[in-house]
Amino acid sequence: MDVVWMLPLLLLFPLLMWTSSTFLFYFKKFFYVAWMMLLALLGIPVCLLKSGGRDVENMRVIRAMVRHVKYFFGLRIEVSGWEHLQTVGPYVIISNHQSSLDVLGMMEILPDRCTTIAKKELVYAGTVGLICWLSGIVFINRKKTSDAKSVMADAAKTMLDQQIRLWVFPEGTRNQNGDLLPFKKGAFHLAVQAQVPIVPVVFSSYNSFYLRKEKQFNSGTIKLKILPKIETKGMTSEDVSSLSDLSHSLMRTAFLEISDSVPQSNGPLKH
Ligand SMILES: CCCCCC/C=C\CCCCCCCCCC(=O)SCCNC(=O)CCNC(=O)[C@H](O)C(C)(C)COP(=O)(O)OP(=O)(O)OC[C@H]1O[C@@H](n2cnc3c(N)ncnc32)[C@H](O)[C@@H]1OP(=O)(O)O
Ligand SMILES: CCCCCCCC/C=C\CCCCCCCC(=O)OC[C@@H](O)COP(=O)(O)O
Repeated sequence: MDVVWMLPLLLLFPLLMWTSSTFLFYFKKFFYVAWMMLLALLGIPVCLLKSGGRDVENMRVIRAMVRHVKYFFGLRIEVSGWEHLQTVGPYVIISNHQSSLDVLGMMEILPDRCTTIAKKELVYAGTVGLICWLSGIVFINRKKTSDAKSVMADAAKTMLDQQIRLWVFPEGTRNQNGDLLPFKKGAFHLAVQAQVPIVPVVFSSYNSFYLRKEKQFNSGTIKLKILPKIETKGMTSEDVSSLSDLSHSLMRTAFLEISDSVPQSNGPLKH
């Protein structure tokens, strides 16, 4: 073929490759949301038949229905530290939060009678919002700290009255900067108010397979490390800051240990 014709083809090829991986990124994200919406639609009547309304037991339905989703995306989830979840009674799980994909890891290890704290906007997310409400998810308004605090104080009582475990994302928002954000205090006040242990859980960095800015979503491995529980018996609100600092430092060490050293999106945060 004439070299003049080869040139545009050679230029077109990387463009096609780029668009195809970008296309795949959007397609996979769209499929993820659509599939979760559909699963939730199917799960809602199951929840209603099982428990007749809002009940933490409905989390079992979500857990069972979400487990296969990782296979669509070629994701392996490797869990270590199972023994640290074998604690009787209520506790607070804290974990880092990178993306809505965290739900896949959560559902691999979610203990019985465990629900979560989420931003109130999630309740409006169609069928997903409804199934979250049915599963006892506690919604907080992050813009109104005083409201969020009183909802969490109520949650501390409910945890004890109904023997419920709560999963909180202490970074308070999604974060994929290759490090942990500083922690908000809610999870630690909650654990101290209820006098229950904290079980830290760390998700390895998704930057090796999922890059939001670069529009990359490949297959890969998520390592989930469950750390030993931290007791809060006898602690008061005075101890919350040091409890938060200790948890942050333990989780950050584990995060760096289990995450592949790959080029980071924005570079690690300095603390
Ligand atoms: C069938 C198939 C279905 C398919 C679909 C399935 C779908 C889903 C399945 C379920 C899974 C759902 C997963 C959902 C994930 C959603 C995750 C999120 O939404 S993350 C965002 C929401 N979560 C959080 O924000 C929690 C963490 N935030 C906090 O803890 C914050 O502290 C706060 C929101 C309570 C307050 O915010 P802010 O004011 O910015 O925070 P601080 O700086 O920490 O606090 C200011 C001062 O207030 C004190 N404080 C904080 N909390 C309390 C408290 N509870 N009691 C008393 N005092 C409190 C704090 O100490 C600070 O004071 P200081 O003097 O500076 O110490
Ligand atoms: C306004 C609607 C809220 C968005 C939800 C979109 C629809 C989601 C549908 C299917 C996805 C599967 C389950 C996802 C559940 C997890 C939701 C989530 O991860 O919310 C983000 C929140 O933790 C932090 O939000 P910001 O990073 O502060 O923003």
